[in-house]
Amino acid sequence: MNPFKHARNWSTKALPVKDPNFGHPLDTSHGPILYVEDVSVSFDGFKALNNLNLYIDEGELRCIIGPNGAGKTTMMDVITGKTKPDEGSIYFGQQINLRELSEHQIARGGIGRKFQKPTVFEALSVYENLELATAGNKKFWFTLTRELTGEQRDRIDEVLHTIGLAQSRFNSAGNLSHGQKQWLEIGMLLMQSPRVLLVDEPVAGMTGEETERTAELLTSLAGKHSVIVVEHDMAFVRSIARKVTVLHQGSVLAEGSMDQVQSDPKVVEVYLGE
Ligand SMILES: Nc1ncnc2c1ncn2[C@@H]1O[C@H](COP(=O)(O)OP(=O)(O)OP(=O)(O)O)[C@@H](O)[C@H]1O
Repeated sequence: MNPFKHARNWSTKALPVKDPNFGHPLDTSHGPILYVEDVSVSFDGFKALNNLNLYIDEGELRCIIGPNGAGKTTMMDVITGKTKPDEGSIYFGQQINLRELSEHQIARGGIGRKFQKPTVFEALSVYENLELATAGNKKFWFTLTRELTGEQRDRIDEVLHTIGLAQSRFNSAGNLSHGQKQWLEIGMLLMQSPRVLLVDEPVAGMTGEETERTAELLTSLAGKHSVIVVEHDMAFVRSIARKVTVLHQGSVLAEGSMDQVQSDPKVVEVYLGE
């Protein structure tokens, strides 16, 4: 691999954060929107990430697979600022040094994370959940008592259609199916117009039909957003995958199309051949 293929402008210092979009456009002129370079994280001497290198292009849909303990969750934790790496660099675009930002700043700045378990407000309607998400936080007394602008209402309508819940807008979120709750939560992230979406095991517990619709939803989001999907369900990964990264022992073991990684003897040995 050419080590300079993705080289950023290394002389650039991290810029101060002024607003949710960092006060200036994100520089993705070299292709990647996310640079994870030589990142290591240790827990009590055990390396959960070991010189991890990962480049995500703007608008791409990337699937990350790997056996239990490979470091997938830790990888998401370092990107989103939940865990700070011991070594290495993580850049959002060419100039924004994510190591210097808090989890909250990173979330507000355009990197959304969908955890495995849905955390929608069950007592509120689908619409109200999206309304809350316009505020960028869950302080709902403020959000629910203020007037939405026309632009915000349009955005909610757009997101309702994207996530396939336009017909359910007045339904209580608590009455949604598991799959619908997952879509609603993705919708809540979309209200923030994230540039990167990290999605952890989106189809766990879904019916076959919900899984298919989730595949359609995630593929439709790519292009407008960079989508990183961590998933154990290989049939699902195959149905959406363009480029797949296989993690093993905290590093990238293989990367390529699903066919390429599945036929890679290293991958067969550590994971798919299990
Ligand atoms: N906070 C922590 N303290 C100690 N060890 C940790 C911590 N977080 C993760 N680990 C260890 O680091 C390794 C990588 O864990 P991680 O959760 O990132 O793997 P994963 O690929 O997400 O696994 P899974 O598919 O089971 O969710 C594991 O061996 C795990 O036990």
